[in-house]
Amino acid sequence: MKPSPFIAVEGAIGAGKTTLATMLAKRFDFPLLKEIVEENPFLDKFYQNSGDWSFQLEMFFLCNRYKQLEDTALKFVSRREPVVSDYHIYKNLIFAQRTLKGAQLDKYRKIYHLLTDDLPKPNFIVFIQADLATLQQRIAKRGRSFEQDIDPGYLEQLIEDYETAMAHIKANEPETVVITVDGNAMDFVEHPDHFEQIVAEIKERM
Ligand SMILES: Nc1ncnc2c1ncn2[C@@H]1O[C@H](COP(=O)(O)OP(=O)(O)OP(=O)(O)O)[C@@H](O)[C@H]1O
Ligand SMILES: Nc1nc(=O)c2ncn([C@H]3C[C@H](O)[C@@H](CO)O3)c2[nH]1
Repeated sequence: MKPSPFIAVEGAIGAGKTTLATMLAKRFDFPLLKEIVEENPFLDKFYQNSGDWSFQLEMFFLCNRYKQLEDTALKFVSRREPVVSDYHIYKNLIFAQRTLKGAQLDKYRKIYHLLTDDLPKPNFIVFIQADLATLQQRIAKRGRSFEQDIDPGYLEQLIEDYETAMAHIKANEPETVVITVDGNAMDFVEHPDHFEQIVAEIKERM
């Protein structure tokens, strides 16, 4: 029997993960697991001074996602029920490897593996690939005040880090289906046919 779809939508900051995950959950009538951003007490501090706040921020994201995914495992995955999420747990490492260094990164990695190694992992990843200009336009369009001065260098590094991470997943997890969406050309918000192309590709691989 095929496993139930556990679909994670991924991509760099502002790529359109929450938007696409919400549309997919509605279209397939699957429950949606959504990251809560507004209640994060460290995010605006991190964007003002990343050096002082990165460890607290990464640990906060990790603990929240761990708890959310533990609940998801019990409620859906263990009951063979499908679910769509607007993140993959692996994103914690993608960001932490960029924002932490030395002993803090070593400690973080140990805690990450301790908390997440036995969590169920998505069997589908929809990866929205978008370039710097697209990310900047979307971040501006969404208008969260604390994100308006994000260093373009940081976004560029994350774009690269995501490419490396997806290549790593493809090479090491052949059972995970990775569907790459061209987020610059595919406007699934304005063009229903673009959205239908993504839906068709997921259905074909389900
Ligand atoms: N394909 C698209 N075409 C045009 N606008 C889009 C598209 N996808 C998302 N947007 C818009 O871009 C903004 C960012 O989208 P969204 O919040 O879904 O990104 P995200 O990847 O979840 O962001 P974050 O990394 O911060 O969690 C929103 O204003 C959304 O309406
Ligand atoms: N440093 C860091 N680590 C993470 O794990 C992480 N996940 C998301 N984000 C940032 C991107 C958006 O601004 C905002 C909403 O996604 O939060 C993160 N930042």
